Amino acid sequence: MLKISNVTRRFGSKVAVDKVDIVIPAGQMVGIIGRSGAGKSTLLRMINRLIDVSEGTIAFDGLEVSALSGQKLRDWQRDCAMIFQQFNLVPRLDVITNVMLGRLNRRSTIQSLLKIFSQEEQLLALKALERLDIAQTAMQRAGTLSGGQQQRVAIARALMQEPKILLADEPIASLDPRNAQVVMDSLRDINRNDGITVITNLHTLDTARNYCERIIGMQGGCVVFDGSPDELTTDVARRIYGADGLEEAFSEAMTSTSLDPVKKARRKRKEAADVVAANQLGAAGVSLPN
Ligand SMILES: Nc1ncnc2c1ncn2[C@@H]1O[C@H](COP(=O)(O)OP(=O)(O)OP(=O)(O)O)[C@@H](O)[C@H]1O
Repeated sequence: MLKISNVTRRFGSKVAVDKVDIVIPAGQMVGIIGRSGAGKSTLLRMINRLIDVSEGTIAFDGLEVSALSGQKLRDWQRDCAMIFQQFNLVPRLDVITNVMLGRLNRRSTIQSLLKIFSQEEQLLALKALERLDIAQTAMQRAGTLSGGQQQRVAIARALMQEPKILLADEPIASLDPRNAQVVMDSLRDINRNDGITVITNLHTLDTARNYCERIIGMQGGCVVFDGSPDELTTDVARRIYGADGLEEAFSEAMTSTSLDPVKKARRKRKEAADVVAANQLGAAGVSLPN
């Protein structure tokens, strides 16, 4: 069980997340929705400790993760895998090596630096790729794959961590509708078949409705809705997105490339932060050049 208690995050005078209280039981598939800037990414980043909380606590099965440091923090980041909008693979490395990088948190620094993987790890990586139906790409350079395939590789890499919880920060925002569906199907399959808790930020409402048993709506850093897809009426959607945001909320065609210039600028800053975050997480302190 993940327990987020009275959590606030400030950036200077800006309150990005404001006194959030949520309990997520093991095995739930949760969608977090809201307009750009609502605080969704900040919340996910605090859960896996890419950033610290300003106030409040986050606990997982009784362990206060918001207070961890050193090896215990790295252990938590292994148990709490994260995937990003921009996939964050190492493009010049082949797919199977990218997937095996998901084991870095379980290895010594020397093994990691030399990228020496056991036969067992190679088999595990192949199994993960098979499961995501992309085993045929194992020897290709990751940078040559389509966006949808790259996101599936990123999910396979997350599975190599054998996580207890999987966070996904707008995993389909850069994908076309067909690939978006394949990626969301994969997340649902992992949730249902492996019992892994999945918490995903989503831009569009219908995707959240179709895939998530519980939807959390954020607005201005606060949770303004927490309920089932059935309870998410148009009135509630208006509260989350504002009257002028409803079209964006319902548009499945909306991707980061169709956002207005201000949102695009924010997105760019976020993508840069994602790359840093992925190195921080995946490599457990071992930075991998692209
Ligand atoms: N590193 C940072 N420094 C300063 N302000 C930040 C930082 N990260 C986020 N913010 C601000 O905090 C607020 C919440 O941002 P956040 O990225 O969590 O929103 P979001 O709901 O994930 O938006 P999006 O859908 O665009 O990703 C925004 O006003 C954002 O500009």
